[in-house]
Amino acid sequence: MNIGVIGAGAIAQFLAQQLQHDDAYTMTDALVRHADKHRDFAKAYGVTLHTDVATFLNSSIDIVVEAATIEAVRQFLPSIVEKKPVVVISVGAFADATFYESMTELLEQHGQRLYLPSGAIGGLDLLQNAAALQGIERVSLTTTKPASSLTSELLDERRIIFQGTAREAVAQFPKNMNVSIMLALSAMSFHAIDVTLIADPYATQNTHDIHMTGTFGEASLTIKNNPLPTNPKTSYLAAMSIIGTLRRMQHHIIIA
Ligand SMILES: NC(=O)C1=CN([C@@H]2O[C@H](COP(=O)(O)OP(=O)(O)OC[C@H]3O[C@@H](n4cnc5c(N)ncnc54)[C@H](O)[C@@H]3O)[C@@H](O)[C@H]2O)C=CC1
Ligand SMILES: O=C([O-])CC(=O)C(=O)O
Repeated sequence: MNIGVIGAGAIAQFLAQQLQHDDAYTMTDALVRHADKHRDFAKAYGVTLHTDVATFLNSSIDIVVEAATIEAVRQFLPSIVEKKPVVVISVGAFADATFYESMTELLEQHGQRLYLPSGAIGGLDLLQNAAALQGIERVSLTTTKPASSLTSELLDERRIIFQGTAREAVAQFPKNMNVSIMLALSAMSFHAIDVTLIADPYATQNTHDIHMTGTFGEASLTIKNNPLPTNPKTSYLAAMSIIGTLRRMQHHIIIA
């Protein structure tokens, strides 16, 4: 299968590297804003660059992988879902309920599928099962990241820099809080999620502490993520989760 990636940053480069000698997937095309900036990437991985979404979608790609920004999802997803299956990692775009509903309608209309990888967190199987019978009471997410990923201010101690809803979190930190929207989508509730974001000048990992309560009982999960060296805001697991999703799409037995 030929992959067309949107973006040529840390995740896109990770994917290109990992899929270089893959039997099932080849990264053939990339949609970028400034082709001149990405000639080395294109050359290293044999990827054709596009700056126009129509030519990108009319190329030989079988599936699109978004690895850019929430804004890029808003801009390109409507035209993509008319033509191709798509994997989206900037899930914060779905904080907008109107956008979510209009994409659902378009996907149904065109018989396409949209895949949302679990990104930098886990436990979403449990949340989705509990939500199937409206059984979620509360979900709290406490994210701790190196201060330099969150603020230009020089801190000498840990500081809570945000407390609020998932929608507010991703609006203020669009490159750091996509995970909060993934929790809300899995729980099928934006109101059940309480988000705290901590900037820690001594942290070297991106840590997500998740606590869930509901009719099922109670669960806690801590993920201590190693960052992607090329973009420390992004966890290694977020990039890996796209590979995981691509692999599962090909399985005949699916852990559902
Ligand atoms: N779901 C999750 O758990 C996570 C989601 N993310 C999302 O993944 C995105 C990508 O992460 P990284 O690769 O680390 O970021 P990055 O900043 O290294 O790369 C993003 C690339 O997208 C490009 N880009 C921006 N707007 C574009 C547009 N309109 N068209 C084409 N290219 C465009 C930028 O030039 C940049 O090269 C983040 O912005 C974030 O939204 C990141 C981490 C975790
Ligand atoms: O990679 C992470 O740890 C989380 C992240 O940036 C996001 O959710 O946007």
